[in-house]
Amino acid sequence: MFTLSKNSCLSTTLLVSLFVLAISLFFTTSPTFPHRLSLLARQFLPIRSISTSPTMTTYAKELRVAELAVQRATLLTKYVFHEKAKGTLSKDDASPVTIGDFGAQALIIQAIRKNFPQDEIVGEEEAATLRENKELSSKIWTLVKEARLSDATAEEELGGPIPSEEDMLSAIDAGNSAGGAKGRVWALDPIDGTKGFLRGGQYAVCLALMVDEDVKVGVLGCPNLPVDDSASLDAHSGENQTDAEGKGVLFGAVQGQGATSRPLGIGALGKSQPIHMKEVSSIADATFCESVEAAHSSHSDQSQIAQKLGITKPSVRMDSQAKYGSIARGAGDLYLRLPVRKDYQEKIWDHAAGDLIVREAGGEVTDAQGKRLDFGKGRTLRNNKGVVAAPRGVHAQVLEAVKSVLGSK
Ligand SMILES: Nc1ncnc2c1ncn2[C@@H]1O[C@H](COP(=O)(O)O)[C@@H](OP(=O)(O)O)[C@H]1O
Ligand SMILES: [Mg+2]
Ligand SMILES: [Mg+2]
Ligand SMILES: [Mg+2]
Repeated sequence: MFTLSKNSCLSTTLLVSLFVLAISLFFTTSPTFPHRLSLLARQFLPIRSISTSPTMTTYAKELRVAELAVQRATLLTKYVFHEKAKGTLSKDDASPVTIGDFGAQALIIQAIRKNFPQDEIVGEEEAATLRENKELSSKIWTLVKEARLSDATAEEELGGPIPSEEDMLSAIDAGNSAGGAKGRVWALDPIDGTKGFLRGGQYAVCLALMVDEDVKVGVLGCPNLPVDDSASLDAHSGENQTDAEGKGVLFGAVQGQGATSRPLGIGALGKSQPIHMKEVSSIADATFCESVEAAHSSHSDQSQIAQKLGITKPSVRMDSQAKYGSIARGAGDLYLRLPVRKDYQEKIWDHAAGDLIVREAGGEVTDAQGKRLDFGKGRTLRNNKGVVAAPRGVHAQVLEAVKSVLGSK
C-alpha cells in the first residue's frame, strides 16, 4: 500500500512537472512569445502597466532620425550645387560622383551610427578614392565639419558633428554592408540622380530602413521639388529647378502608417501632411514619369506602353526618386522604368524609400513581371527586372500593357 501510494504520488508529481515544462516550452520557444506573454499579462495586470514603448513598435525614432539626417545632408548638397567646383569624378562605371555625394553619405551614416550602432548600412559610395586624393578629401571635410541643422536640439538628436577627417572617411566606408534578408539594414543613396543634381534638375537624398528584408521606414529629401503637393509636374521636370522659392520637400513613410510630405527646412522639422496617390478614373488621362537618361530606362518601350493604354500626354522626364515622391503625392500617376541593358541589376538604394512611400500612399510597386521588389538579395535587386509603379486600382491594367509590349519584342 505504502509503495503503491508513494508511486502514485511520484507519478502525479511527474505529470504535473511535465505539464509545467510543456507549457513553459510552448511559450518560450514560440516566435510570438512576447505577444503571448503580453496577452497573458493583460489578464492579470492593469493595462497601463504593460504598455510597450511606442518607439519599439512604430519606428518613430528611426523616422525622426532619418528625416533629420536627410535634411542635414540636403543642406550640404545645396551648398555644393552653388559652388563652381563640385569635385566631380567619374566612377568605374562612368557615372559621376561629387563632393555632395561623399559629404552627404558621411553625414547620414554618422547619424545612423550614433543612434543605431548595431545596424548595417548599404550606402552607394566608398572612400577609397578619397584616401588617395587628399586634396578632394580635405575639400569635403571643410564642408562636412560645418554642416549643421540650425536647430541645436535637432542637431543634438543626430549625435552632433563628425569629429575628424579620418572619422568622415570611416563613416563613408561604413556603408559597405552586403545587405541581405536578415536584421536591420539601412539603404542609403546620398544623391540619387547625380546627373540631375549637376544639371540643376531633380535629385533626391534617399534613406530607407529594412527589417528582415521588409522596408519599414522610407525618407526622400527632394530640394528641387515644389513644397506644394498639388503643383503641376510638368513645370518641375527639366533643368534650372534650383530657384529656392517654394522649393524643397521631405517625403516620409512608415510601414502601415501612411506617407507624408513636409517642407524641407533647415532646422526643426516642419509640419507634415498625409499624401495620397490620385485616383485614376480613366487610364488614358494618366500622366507618366520616366528617367531623363535614356540609358537608365527604355523610353521607346515606355512610349509603346503609354500608347497601348491610350495615353496621349507626353511623359514627364525627371531624374531620381523624385519620381516616386511625385506620383505618391498625386502630382503624377505612373512611374515606368523598363530595362535597357538586360544585365543591369537595379540598386536597392535607388528604390527602397520610394517603394514604401508609394505603397503607403495607396500605390502598388512591382517589377515588369508583377513581382514585388525584393530588397533581401544584397546590394542589388537581382530578383527583379524593371519597375512599374501605379495607383492600386489601375496597376493590374498597366502591368498587362507592360507584359504585352515586352512580350512582343
Ligand atoms: N544602366 C542603368 N540602368 C538603370 N539604372 C541605372 C543604370 N546606370 C545607372 N543607373 C542608376 O540610375 C540612377 C538614377 O536614376 P534616374 O535615371 O531615375 O535618375 C543612378 O543613381 P545615382 O545618380 O545615385 O548614381 C544609378 O544608380
Ligand atoms: Mg551614383
Ligand atoms: Mg541613385
Ligand atoms: Mg547616388
